[in-house]
Amino acid sequence: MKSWQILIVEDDPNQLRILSEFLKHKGYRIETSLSGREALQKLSAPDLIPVDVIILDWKLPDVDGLSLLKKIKEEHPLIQVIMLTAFGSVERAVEAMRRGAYHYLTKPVNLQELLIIIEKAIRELKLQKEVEVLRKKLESLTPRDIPDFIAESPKMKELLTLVSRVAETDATVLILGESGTGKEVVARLIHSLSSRRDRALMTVNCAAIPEGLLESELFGHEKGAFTGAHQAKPGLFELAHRGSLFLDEIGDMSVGLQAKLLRVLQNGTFHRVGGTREMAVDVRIIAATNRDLESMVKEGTFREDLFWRLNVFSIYVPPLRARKEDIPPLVNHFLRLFSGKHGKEIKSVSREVMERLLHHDFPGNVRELENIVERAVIMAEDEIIRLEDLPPYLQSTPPEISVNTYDDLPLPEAVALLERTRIRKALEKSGGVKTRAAEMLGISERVLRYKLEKYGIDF
Ligand SMILES: Nc1ncnc2c1ncn2[C@@H]1O[C@H](COP(=O)(O)OP(=O)(O)OP(=O)(O)O)[C@@H](O)[C@H]1O
Repeated sequence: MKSWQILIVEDDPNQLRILSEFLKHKGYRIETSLSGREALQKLSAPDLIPVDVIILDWKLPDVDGLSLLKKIKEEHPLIQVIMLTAFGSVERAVEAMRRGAYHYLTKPVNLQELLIIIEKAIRELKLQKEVEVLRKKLESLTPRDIPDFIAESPKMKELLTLVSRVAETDATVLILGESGTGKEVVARLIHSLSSRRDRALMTVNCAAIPEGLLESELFGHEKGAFTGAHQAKPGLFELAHRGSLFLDEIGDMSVGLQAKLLRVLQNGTFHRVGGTREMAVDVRIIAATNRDLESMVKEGTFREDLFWRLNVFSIYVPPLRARKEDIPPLVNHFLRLFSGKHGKEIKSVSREVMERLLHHDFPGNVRELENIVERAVIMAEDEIIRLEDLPPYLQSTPPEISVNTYDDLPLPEAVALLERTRIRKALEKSGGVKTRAAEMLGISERVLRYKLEKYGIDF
């Protein structure tokens, strides 16, 4: 059985039976209506029958076929309509095509001809849907899609096992981490490792779109839902049907929209903006944020029920400074990538450059490293990246800490400098595990936490 659905609207029961039996026999799923009104009711039925093609009789008892065609195309622009009439005339054909009909046939219908037209209409429909998904995908993805995922550090290897385990399920995933740590790459990885990989992964950045627009972007809208809505338009939930939807910066979504999102997560149904029809979709949600959702829940700016719905499985992407082992492989990855992009042959970075990078804290995380390497590739004059190819803020030598440095400082500042340096080193050695770092320093974890806060060390 083909999965394509055809609705036949014909008031002559005999003709209706012939057409529907023939097309059923050819493997199509068939719905029938004896009147225009019934057809419209079926199209807006609550359980969303995804009609792909309508075979529409020109002359119906209750509505004129042409105005019905107009209504269908306004509300369901993707449905392909094939018009049938007993009185073939060129003017009618032209008028029907002008109003958006896919094709026009005169009665008595030649069934083989009808079949060829239906097959062609479906091929075009498939293409249109693919283009729509692709267009949306291109709009919502970052300009470059990185297939490789660098994960050398133990922290990232652990993350990879979590990712591959959760990818196999349909569970909602919440990805947490600072800006630029790679949350979007992780989301793409989850989708591409899941059984939904052949379906669309739609992406939307909730912080980048104004609230009103975001709602229609997510749920689509009906014709006339707001000024400028000349045509009905499917939203990302519909386009991501059987695939995944990545909601980036979920912490920036308004409380009003959070309620609507919660509803989809609870029952898998929603309405288009300005619509009453309940739509059912099967979409896997992956959300990400760099904000502290738990604090937002306490402040009342993020719905607690939504938080728990999203937080079924959470993945924390650690900041780059807490997994410095990833720096060298990431540098090599970006060197290859940008050498290709800028037509250069950069082989490596000098020892000094690598040392400088390993000592840097990367407040902008992997994105900052990526920018540094791209800039350096552009700047480099031979096949090795040198210190002078780095941005100025990385060129100045980090202050050497020697006994003399402490001698020159007032005692409280020298103590603070010593404490900061020792704490950082211990955290680096312990891979960020605070209990271990505290042990190495010979202090309690509580004292360590106090000092981290005091010195603003974010590890
Ligand atoms: N492990 C990785 N391997 C390869 N490239 C990575 C990795 N992590 C991040 N990147 C690259 O770094 C850049 C930033 O990553 P991404 O956009 O996924 O971060 P993000 O956490 O989603 O950022 P934001 O919070 O600002 O949306 C992207 O170009 C991404 O491809």
